[in-house]
Amino acid sequence: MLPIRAEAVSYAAGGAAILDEVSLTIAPGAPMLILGPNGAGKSVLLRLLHGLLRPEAGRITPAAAIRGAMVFQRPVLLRRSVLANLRYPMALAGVSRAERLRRAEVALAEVGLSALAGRPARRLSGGEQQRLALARAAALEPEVLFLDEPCASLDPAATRAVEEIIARIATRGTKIVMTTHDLGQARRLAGEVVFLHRGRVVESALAERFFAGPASAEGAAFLQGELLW
Ligand SMILES: Nc1ncnc2c1ncn2[C@@H]1O[C@H](COP(=O)(O)OP(=O)(O)OP(=O)(O)O)[C@@H](O)[C@H]1O
Repeated sequence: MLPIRAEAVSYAAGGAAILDEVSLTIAPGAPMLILGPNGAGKSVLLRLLHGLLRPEAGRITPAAAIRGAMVFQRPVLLRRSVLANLRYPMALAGVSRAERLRRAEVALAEVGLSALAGRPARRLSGGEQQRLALARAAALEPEVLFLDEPCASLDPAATRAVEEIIARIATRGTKIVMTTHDLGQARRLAGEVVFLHRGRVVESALAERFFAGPASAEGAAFLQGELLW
């Protein structure tokens, strides 16, 4: 699946341009953080890269229907047990029964939910639900995992727990591509940064370089908290 290449990808909705000739390459390595002010087009870009939306112009390769796995800001869980939520997508993906059991057990332990395996998933707390959503995606052992503001509705402790899980998934070789509004979180997790502003990629850089001093005026203003949209 990797590298995934977006070449001059444009997208519009309701007559308004949302993404304008966006090009980027997702290659194996440390997490890619897509940053930018509200409305920059981050979520739309993530959905295009995953395959939930089709570009109106330009192309994304490989041309699979769906690329990798995705976790949303609010997890979409089945009205079933924690364990059933974990196993179901693996069954759809054709993972054998024995392997499903093994991976589910490992995944639950990794996100600290082993004791809650039999609970109805929708009764978990917000933080637990997001940990379950991550475990469910990771159990598919995707080459690339897209995360759209996975900590947006979590408190600081739950956020840290989710960050640790993301970092662990990344060290196992899954490429993380994620959006966040939390610059502290971006600094902690990012290997590379794609900075989006009004539907365009303004900068694409190693995280260290971007945070030490963005090359663009927009990037600098964004880090100062002075770029509102
Ligand atoms: N289906 C749609 N129809 C019309 N406009 C849309 C649609 N989806 C997104 N937009 C618009 O496209 C722009 C980019 O939206 P997107 O959600 O990708 O931004 P974002 O960078 O993720 O923003 P935020 O940081 O606020 O989540 C916004 O102006 C939004 O209103």
